[in-house]
Amino acid sequence: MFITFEGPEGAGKTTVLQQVANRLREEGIKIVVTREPGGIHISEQIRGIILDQQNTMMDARTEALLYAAARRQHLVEKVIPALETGHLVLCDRFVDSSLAYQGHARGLGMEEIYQINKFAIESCMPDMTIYFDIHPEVGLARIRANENREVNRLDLENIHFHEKVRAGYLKIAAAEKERIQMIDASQSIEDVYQRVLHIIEARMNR
Ligand SMILES: Nc1ncnc2c1ncn2[C@@H]1O[C@H](COP(=O)(O)OP(=O)(O)OP(=O)(O)O)[C@@H](O)[C@H]1O
Ligand SMILES: Cc1cn([C@H]2C[C@H](O)[C@@H](COP(=O)(O)O)O2)c(=O)[nH]c1=O
Repeated sequence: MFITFEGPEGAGKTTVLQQVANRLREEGIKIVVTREPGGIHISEQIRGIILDQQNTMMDARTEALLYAAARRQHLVEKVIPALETGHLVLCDRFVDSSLAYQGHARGLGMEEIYQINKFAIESCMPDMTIYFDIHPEVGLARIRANENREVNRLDLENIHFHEKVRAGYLKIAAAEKERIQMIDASQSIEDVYQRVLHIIEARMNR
């Protein structure tokens, strides 16, 4: 199974993904944990370019294409081989991030972004997506409070951009109720973790 974790900045995806992975590993499940953009050498290099704070001149379409290129390489080099060898793949962000950030918040159009990503992913969509819903000001405050987190180029966008990101996610979640499970990410880490674990275990036992 291919499960993706999505949401605005500071929603808690990375923290909870690690906790869930540790727990499922203890149960003997073969797991690959990965992230976008990144997860493998080429895509981590592309990540460096996209998120470099100094790249202030980056065009929105260039940004969208770089995310799609990183996604393609990560998919063929890591995600698909892991799925073919029976692993559960837990991925921090995937194509919904491009729809919400580049499609909706940057204003490039969700359908347009879906079309370039269709070329990148062919038909490989997640079996399930956990969407961590959070007000952007809460998520951004969490990030600011975390001294260990490197601030990237997207973090520096203004609050209106991040509000549009959330609005984009809510549109996708409303349109894809079967695939996307929405959770209230403003709860405590423990409550969010328990909820996500329950959703994933229920899906695996289906
Ligand atoms: N439910 C929560 N309540 C309070 N703090 C939280 C919660 N979840 C995560 N945090 C804290 O918020 C910060 C961001 O969490 P995390 O890196 O998991 O978010 P993220 O969704 O992966 O963010 P990003 O996509 O911006 O990297 C961390 O310092 C983490 O400890
Ligand atoms: C995959 C993807 C990501 N983004 C944005 C979202 C974040 O601002 C960064 C990634 O940083 P994180 O700490 O790993 O969350 O990139 C995007 O705009 N479009 C995408 O497709």
